[in-house]
Amino acid sequence: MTDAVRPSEEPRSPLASTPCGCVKPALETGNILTEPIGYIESCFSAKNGTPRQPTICNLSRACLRIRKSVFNNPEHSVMGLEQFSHVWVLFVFHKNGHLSSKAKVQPPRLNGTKTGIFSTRSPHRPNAIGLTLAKLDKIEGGAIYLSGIDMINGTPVLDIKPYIADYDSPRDLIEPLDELNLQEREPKQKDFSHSINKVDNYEQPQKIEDFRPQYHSTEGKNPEDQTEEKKYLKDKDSTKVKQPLSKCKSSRVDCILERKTNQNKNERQIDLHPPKEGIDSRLSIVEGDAATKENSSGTHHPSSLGISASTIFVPSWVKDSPVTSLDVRFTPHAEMDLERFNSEDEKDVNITSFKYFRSVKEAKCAITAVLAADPRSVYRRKHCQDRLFYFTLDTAHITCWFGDGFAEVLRIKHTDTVKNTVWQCSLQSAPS
Ligand SMILES: C[S@@+](CC[C@H](N)C(=O)[O-])C[C@H]1O[C@@H](n2cnc3c(N)ncnc32)[C@H](O)[C@@H]1O
Repeated sequence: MTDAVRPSEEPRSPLASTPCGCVKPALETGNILTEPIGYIESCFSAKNGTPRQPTICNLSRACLRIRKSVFNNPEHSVMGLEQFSHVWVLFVFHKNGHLSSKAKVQPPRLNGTKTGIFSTRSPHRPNAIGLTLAKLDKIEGGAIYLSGIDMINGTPVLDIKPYIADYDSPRDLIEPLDELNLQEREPKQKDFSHSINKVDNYEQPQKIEDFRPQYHSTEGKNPEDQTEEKKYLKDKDSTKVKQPLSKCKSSRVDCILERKTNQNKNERQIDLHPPKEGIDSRLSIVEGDAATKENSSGTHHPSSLGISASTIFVPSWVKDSPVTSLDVRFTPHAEMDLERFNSEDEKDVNITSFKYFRSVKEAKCAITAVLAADPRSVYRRKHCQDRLFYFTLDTAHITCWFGDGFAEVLRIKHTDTVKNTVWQCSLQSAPS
């Protein structure tokens, strides 16, 4: 094992002492006390119904105000950030209840199948830290306005970093290989370390054009990431939207390798190792023209097949989840409820405004997006099929139910009226 890959000695405690007896500072041992730079104000008030990833609902909006306790002049800290179209948000899953110690989890997209925590984006992880790539809408003073988020209201934010495709997207680093190389990996490792140097060297002088604002169109995005909002807006009279979350209904866990080139993409598949516990671990490579299937080489990680660092791969459950997307319907009653948010009737004035959505159409679109992705937990899907499901989006409190392949919205109330009803109910039932 070389020095470069040998794991360093683990410090035993935050106050681990050095050979000379000095106490190591917490920063050196990685035990830092964090201080949130701000708290998210978001259109999602609870975990229920909050999208599992930001790409599910482009219209989900939020604001982050940098705290004065962190920087006297918060606006100084965001200077220049407006030149970026997207930002990484690092945050704490503060509503997890407790820190998780489970090594395996059941991601909803796997519908009950277990996998290692670090192969998922589950909120239940040892350090409860979340990472979301959000669209940066605008900056006003020390307030950052975001959209396409999956964080609930009140989420503590630890850091914000600009998204820089050249650094953050491996596909842009190296020219893709002409063809998949299944030979010795050794020469490829050289290529890889070379590419890492390219990415990590922040001290290197940069070309002037690197500092120009980068606006990335969504066209380059994976088609799976194109939200259903767009499709919905195209077909504005429809109350039904079906998004193919899953092209493949099988419960296989494949491994997809995507060759991101400007040419047409086609798929190749390689068996990495024999099926285990009902899971077929095929490796799919999106490249070339013909779909072919090759035999296992007995290795477990695609990179050990000599695949270039420029090749991006993910397990297929991420893309071809066994959980299908749902048709979303609104009952006529729910449609009427929603229209009331548009009402100009004076008596409705206090209960018709959205805080984050700009129109009823946007709200409907966001509700559809959230439900099409099936926001239920695996437990709920399996054991509470006949139960009503409630969630809040902006100022709308939504009641719906799920049937086979669909979700139906039954009622949409303003959160204020729901609170009032609960309050009145508790007053009525209170002992005199
Ligand atoms: C699957 S996580 C993914 C978050 C992030 N994109 C990531 O990959 O780290 C998103 C889910 O976390 C939950 N969530 C969002 N904000 C939270 C918070 N502050 N505390 C606990 N759970 C939260 C919501 O239920 C949401 O659906």
